[in-house]
Amino acid sequence: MIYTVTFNPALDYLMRIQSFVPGKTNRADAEELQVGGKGINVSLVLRQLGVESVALGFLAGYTGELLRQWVESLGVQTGFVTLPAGMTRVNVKLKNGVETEINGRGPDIPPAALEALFAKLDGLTEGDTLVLAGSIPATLPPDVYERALARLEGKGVRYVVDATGPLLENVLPFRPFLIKPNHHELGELAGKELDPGDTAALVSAAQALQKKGARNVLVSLAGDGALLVAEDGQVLAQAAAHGTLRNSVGAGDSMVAGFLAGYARGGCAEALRLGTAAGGATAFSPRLATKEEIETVYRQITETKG
Ligand SMILES: Nc1ncnc2c1ncn2[C@@H]1O[C@H](COP(=O)(O)OP(=O)(O)O)[C@@H](O)[C@H]1O
Ligand SMILES: O=P(O)(O)OC[C@H]1O[C@](O)(COP(=O)(O)O)[C@@H](O)[C@@H]1O
Repeated sequence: MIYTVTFNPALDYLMRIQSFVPGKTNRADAEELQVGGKGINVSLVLRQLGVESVALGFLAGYTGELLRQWVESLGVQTGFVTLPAGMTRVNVKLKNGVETEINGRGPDIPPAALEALFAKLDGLTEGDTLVLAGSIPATLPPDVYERALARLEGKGVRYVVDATGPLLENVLPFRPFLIKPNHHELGELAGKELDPGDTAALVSAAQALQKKGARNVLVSLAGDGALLVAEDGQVLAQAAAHGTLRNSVGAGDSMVAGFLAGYARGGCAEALRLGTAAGGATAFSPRLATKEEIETVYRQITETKG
């Protein structure tokens, strides 16, 4: 079974506005509330791809309850820990030609709630996959990802980590099966800006993360596609799918879901192809991609490859 953990879930509030002027009263042309949070998005896209998972993490208040019901209504099993106070955050995604995100801080997580989540993770067994994705609320200890993985050491659980900065770097010694930095995040870890067109520099930065323990490093490059530096040393490049960008929120999470589903059915090359199709399909859709949207983009990629 795949378990996704979102330490700081969110509802995403998308506002489309033609011209945005800071310091003035602005009026949106359209708005929409969507389910969000990185691990939750992975679970939702896995579901579209016919792969079961359980979404775990923390929820609080009315927004948390709405999120739980929404995720379950979309067919994903959940095992969230309910917090005693506060509310699940609402992240604002502003679209006025460019995409601006304001992600909330998230509720306080008391030690007992963290222990309750860890107790759920203790139930994972050999062959299970654990996906840790997204930021952590400010009240959690910064080593919470490492603590989660340390508890599972020796159990034969596969780890996937989609996070940034030290949160990601510090889990590398646990030999995660997959990490998916985008080129900005990879550059942050490499200590220099990386150009999405500079394949040699991207590969060498990804290999440096492998030396620190990562097994497969999937570098996402938004409209420039993706690079996979695989566990066996292969380097695979994949051009992005062609389409009109409508909303790239969740493209990275969709790619992680596509990678996992693709890997199970055909190893690295298939993982990269289905990951790219799922990421692209979400970028071309106003919300997370559906099964049909992913299949359409997947066929386009396969045909291009001949
Ligand atoms: N504008 C786009 N056109 C085509 N594919 C895209 C586009 N944006 C994202 N994707 C696909 O989704 C994947 C993940 O997107 P990216 O923006 O790199 O991730 P993140 O959301 O984590 O920053 C990309 O590697 C690509 O395959
Ligand atoms: O946990 P973080 O890093 O604040 O990110 C949360 C945000 O990431 C998302 O999961 C989207 O992530 P990606 O665009 O990277 O796939 C949103 O749904 C959510 O608002």
